[in-house]
Amino acid sequence: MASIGTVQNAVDSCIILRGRNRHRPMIPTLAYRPRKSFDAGGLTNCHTAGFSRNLSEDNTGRLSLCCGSVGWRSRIKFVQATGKGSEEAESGDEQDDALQATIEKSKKVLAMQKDLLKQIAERKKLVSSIKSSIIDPESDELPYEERSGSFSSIGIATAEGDKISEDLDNERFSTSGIHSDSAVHDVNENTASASSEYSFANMTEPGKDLRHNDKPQLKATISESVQSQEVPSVPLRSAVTPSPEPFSNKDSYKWLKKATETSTKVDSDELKDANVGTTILSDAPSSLKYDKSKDAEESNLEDMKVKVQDPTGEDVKPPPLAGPNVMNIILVAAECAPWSKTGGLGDVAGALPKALARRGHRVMVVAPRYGNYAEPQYSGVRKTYKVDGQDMEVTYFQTYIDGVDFVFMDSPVFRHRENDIYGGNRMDILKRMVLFCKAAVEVPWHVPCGGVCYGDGNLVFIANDWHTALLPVYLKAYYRDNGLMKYTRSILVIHNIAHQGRGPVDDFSYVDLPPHYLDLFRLYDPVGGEHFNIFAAGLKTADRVLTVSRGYSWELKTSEGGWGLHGIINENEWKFHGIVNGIDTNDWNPELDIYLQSDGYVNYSLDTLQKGKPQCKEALQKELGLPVRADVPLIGFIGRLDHQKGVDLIAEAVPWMMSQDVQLVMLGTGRPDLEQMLRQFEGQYNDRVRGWVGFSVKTAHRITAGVDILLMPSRFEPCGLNQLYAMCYGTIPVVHAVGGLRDTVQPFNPFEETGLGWTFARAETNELINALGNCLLTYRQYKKSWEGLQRRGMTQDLSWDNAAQNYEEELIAAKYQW
Ligand SMILES: Nc1ncnc2c1ncn2[C@@H]1O[C@H](COP(=O)(O)OP(=O)(O)O[C@H]2O[C@H](CO)[C@@H](O)[C@H](O)[C@H]2O)[C@@H](O)[C@H]1O
Repeated sequence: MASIGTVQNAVDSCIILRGRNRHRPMIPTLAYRPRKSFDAGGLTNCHTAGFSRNLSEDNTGRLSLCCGSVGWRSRIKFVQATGKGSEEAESGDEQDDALQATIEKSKKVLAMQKDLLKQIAERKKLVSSIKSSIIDPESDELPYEERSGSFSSIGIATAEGDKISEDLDNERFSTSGIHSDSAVHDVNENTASASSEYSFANMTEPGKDLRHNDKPQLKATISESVQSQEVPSVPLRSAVTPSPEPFSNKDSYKWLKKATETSTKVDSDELKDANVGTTILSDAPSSLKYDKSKDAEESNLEDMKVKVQDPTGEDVKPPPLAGPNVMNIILVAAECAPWSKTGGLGDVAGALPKALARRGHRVMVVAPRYGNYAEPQYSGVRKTYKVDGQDMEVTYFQTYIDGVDFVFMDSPVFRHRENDIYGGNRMDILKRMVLFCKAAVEVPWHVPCGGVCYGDGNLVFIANDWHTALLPVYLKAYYRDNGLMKYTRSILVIHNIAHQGRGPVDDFSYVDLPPHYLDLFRLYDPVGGEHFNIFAAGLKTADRVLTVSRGYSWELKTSEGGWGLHGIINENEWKFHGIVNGIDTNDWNPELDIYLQSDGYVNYSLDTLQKGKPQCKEALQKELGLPVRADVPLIGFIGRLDHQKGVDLIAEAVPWMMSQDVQLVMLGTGRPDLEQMLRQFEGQYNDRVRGWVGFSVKTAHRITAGVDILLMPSRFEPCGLNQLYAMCYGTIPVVHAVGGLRDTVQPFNPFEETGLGWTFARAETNELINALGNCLLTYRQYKKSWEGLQRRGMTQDLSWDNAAQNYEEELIAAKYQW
């Protein structure tokens, strides 16, 4: 549908003009003006986020994403080409009308397109279920679902798969569809000089596989880009064939290849002639052949065939959900599940990137390599960085899973730290993080993923917590201040402000920065006095700052919640927002949970909740050696044993709990005194309490499934993931209404039968007891209400997909911010 790209540009341009006529005198000013000034002028809602939101409410979600889609250069060009400042402002109203009509028209087209995508999604589900129902059990082929994953993974795989097949066919890569159109447009419009360097056709000869890519050529491309500082707008992985070589782990590559092959057929056939069902099935392996004698199914297919007809009558390839705003994203974190995890940060680093990739972005995660991980393979890249005057070598390992490039940085300072990620003395940790951040900021230049480095085109880093807060600072000091990586942006996410990377001011000498950077780090507060604060420097330097819930974003601005950084956060409020975390709905899903497939545990869904969950409860009681009783309320706690999590409040409530005929299981590690306390409770109330001191992902999953109630009396909780996991498993949370807990657990209202759990206003033992008392009463006496709570919890959409869309808005805002 070649017209979409054009219409989209018109829409975009039109929106810009309208925005300008109403709010700003000149577009170039819009593009270059710092975000802060907009906000100070009260115009935040008119631009970036404002446009997006307004349009979204207008049922033009896709349109809203397109608003910022055309590079700022083309915006400027548009203005230059279509009018000269004030003249155009005079005829603005007339143009408004004409352009408004164009918007309306394009909205319709986009709505049709959206509808089409929905139909295709339904179609894929149907085909998938038919195939799985007729799969040959003898075949060693993977089941269809296993190969293609969820619909979203089909989407991702398909984009890659198309290119694999094209490459194998020795055909010249030709972009098609909306995404490609806009990508090409971006190249032409925005990167005239760089376009030849970044278009696939020029990077490889026709038919030449990128896995044999000529390294000098690539190097030249990169260095030219550094010199020219042009923005290559085409996301490279989406424009090139991924090389299988990084996947020398045969299984994952085999899986990916199977997925891409299968889904390639699905997608291309669907979109070529809408003759979906027949084509897919005739191309499918014989084990997947559809039995045409099944009349009902056939008529279904016929139905669907009609439905997926392209409303515009043109060939359409679904665009990425991100539209033309597809970016190169590198999330950098000190931990990443499942390889390394001490808490929620690991979960986020493992899951958010996949959701961003599902939206069509090219996404990489960079994390230290603490152990000998199975999947990532040595990339052959070695680099040396100076830390505290010493040369330190790093090498990189990588793998590609679920659309994401996972890059692990290996160095003796990280090795064998998997059980002690943040261990060692202050200087050890500081040096590790200096090395990590210095090297991570250069990963897009040095580590080819799928054969091609990310480079700095449309690049944004997402740093997380103080451990990687040096990254935005290095990006600025080493590169942007020197005219390099000018268009690269950084976002810093606050998962927990309590840890800031504090030290004496002298620590500045270790971070290897120009002297004038000291002011960014220097902080005075009544508790720490004058000190060196890494989080402070990151917050000031990052282009955007996010935190993991709205409630916490509010708390961070207060002296109680900001832990000394509230002043800086308030000063930077214009670039600061809260986005509630999602959860990985593959890992944390009672229907799929791999830890519920043995030892008496079972997978269950909403439909089988009343049978499956009691079975898991029984299995948990057996596994822990507690009396097996279906009627006794089983209460759980999972988390770090520290002041934040309010474990001491539970401890104070234990005597009362023991008078209530309940069972209690607590899993955690942390402060030795609290670990000791867990052991002590188990000894004291051996028939009712289990205190599991240790870190066990399997046990965490089983507790989440087996208990009836989950306690989270956290003193502060930026988001909290356990309450989200609990709700997905039909487990009712009892939480202190703070931060993300308040955002995500609406209190139960017995009169209206609404809400998701019990909350209490102050982190005090009597409040916890009161809330838990009401919860127990409902559990025992109001079964219907209890089931309602479970049902509402389980039917929420807590996936990362919503959050990823919000992240995307921030990435785009950062991209256009100076
Ligand atoms: N002993 C143990 N064994 C096995 N698994 C264990 C465990 N102890 C904890 N976990 C797991 O670690 C994760 C903890 O997640 P949280 O969001 O509660 O924690 P955390 O405070 O670390 O994270 C910070 O970052 C996250 C992510 O942004 C925010 O949600 C949160 O509020 C903020 O404090 C969960 O997956 C939990 O199951």
